[in-house]
Amino acid sequence: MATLLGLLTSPRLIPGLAALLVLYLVVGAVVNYRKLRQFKGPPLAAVSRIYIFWQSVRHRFHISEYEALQKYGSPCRFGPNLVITDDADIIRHISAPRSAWSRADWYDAMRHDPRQDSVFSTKDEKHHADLRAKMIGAYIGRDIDTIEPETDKIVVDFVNLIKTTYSGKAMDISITSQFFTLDVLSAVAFGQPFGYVKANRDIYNYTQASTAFLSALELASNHAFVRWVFYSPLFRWLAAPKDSDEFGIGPILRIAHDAVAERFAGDQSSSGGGGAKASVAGTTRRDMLGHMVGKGLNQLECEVEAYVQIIGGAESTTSTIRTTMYLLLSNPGVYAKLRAEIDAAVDRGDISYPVVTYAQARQLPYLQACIWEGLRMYPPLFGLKSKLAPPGGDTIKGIYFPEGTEVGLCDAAMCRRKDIFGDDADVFRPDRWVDADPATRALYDRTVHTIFGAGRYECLGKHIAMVELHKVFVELIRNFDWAISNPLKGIVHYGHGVHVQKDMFLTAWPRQH
Ligand code: HEM
Repeated sequence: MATLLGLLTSPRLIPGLAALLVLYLVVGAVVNYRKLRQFKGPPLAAVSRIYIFWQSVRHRFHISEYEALQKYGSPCRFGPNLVITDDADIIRHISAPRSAWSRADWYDAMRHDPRQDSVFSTKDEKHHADLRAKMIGAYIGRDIDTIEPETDKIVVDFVNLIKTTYSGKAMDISITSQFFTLDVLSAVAFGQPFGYVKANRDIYNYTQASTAFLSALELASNHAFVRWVFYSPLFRWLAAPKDSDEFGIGPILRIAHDAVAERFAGDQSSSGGGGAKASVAGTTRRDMLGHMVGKGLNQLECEVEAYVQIIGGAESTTSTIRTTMYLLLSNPGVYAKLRAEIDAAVDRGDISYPVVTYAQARQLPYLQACIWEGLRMYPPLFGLKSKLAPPGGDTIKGIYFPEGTEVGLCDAAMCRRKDIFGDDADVFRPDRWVDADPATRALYDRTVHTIFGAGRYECLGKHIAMVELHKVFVELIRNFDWAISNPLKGIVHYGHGVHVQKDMFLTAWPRQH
């Protein structure tokens, strides 16, 4: 006792503890460094995740990934246990149906309801496969018939909004495109749009809240400590979005919860995720929610899936509409060519009115080229989406990844590879897609499609996103002449796992047909 007391009161206690801490940090850094020393990368990244934390807080995470891959080659070390790549083949190998790789802790941050994992957050590969199998028929439009009709209604609302409110006036497309995608997704998910386009205002201050949410999400996905703080009961109680909130993401949660609850209303025993079956109304509606209910997802599972669908789907598609529209308007030659293709199809009677069908739009090769080139220039969901090397490690294209290595994708570097896309890879040039020979075109497709993930992890909403994008670009161009309202001013653009844009003012004039 006396010895312990002596130790605690010793003047050497603080320096001693400090020395131990330094020793611990140095030994930890050396151990970390040695783990994956065969991969080159920024020196600080090899010993601590502080490097990527610092990049995130400066809005530079994706830029620093890109720079590191240019400087050190691919794959490159980006954290003590983290390697990043710009190679679609590696990602495709990792994600193949029978691959033994698994999701890394990055996906823990995608769990927004402490009670239940979603298809996008679960690290239980069997649970993931099971959820995918149950939902894929709805997502790809095989088992439901509402995706196109619901999207069409919102496209008509969007065109009307521009005609009636913004004709000849500046419109911030960074905001209205978000209204559009939020309405499409809610209409497709549960047959009822949020009503953003008709109201033409950020009903729940979602736009502002989502920007803050995305920066927090980037930190949480890349750092265990941040996850521990953000997802602690105290922090959740204080700051996490709740369906009782009046503004922000909370009301979106509430609407999703209410829509799901309505479907389950006929069966009182179903609340709280007990695996109960749906009411008759729930199973008979052939929309996404009806399909999930019909496949046996319980109420809580439907709630978390509806939320993922809205949040994941809205940010990504919105970002693509914004960036591609700006790229088109900044390239008059490209814009004129696309418009000529659409006008010729209209003149031939190959495009329905008031909204082009997805099948018709897919017959327009230059439109396809513009959409894929836009996605290539600014891949919308560029977080790491990292996976873990299996027991015993794995060798891919001659590179050995030791067991437990976390491997993430840098979408921007993959999509701007000069050895694939040529010396002008940094330039928006849709013609590369139409001019390419079949083998090169196949390589472009294989590479850029990987921004949707691959194999057993591929984005479930890819079909819905494509339906939205094809329709919206045809109708925006068929119906309006466009100009950037103040080209010298520029826009606000940065990224936190998703590109965020602000102040994208465009002026539209209805075209005479
Ligand atoms: C341009 C638009 C989009 C892009 C680029 C995109 C990209 C992605 C990516 C990269 C992933 C993760 C892949 C991985 O974990 O390795 C993903 C997953 C997912 N996305 Fe999308 N997405 C888009 C639109 C949508 C839309 C509109 C929806 C909903 C309607 C959606 C729903 C989902 C879901 C549910 C998952 C989880 C799939 C799974 O874990 O099995 N996405 N998406």
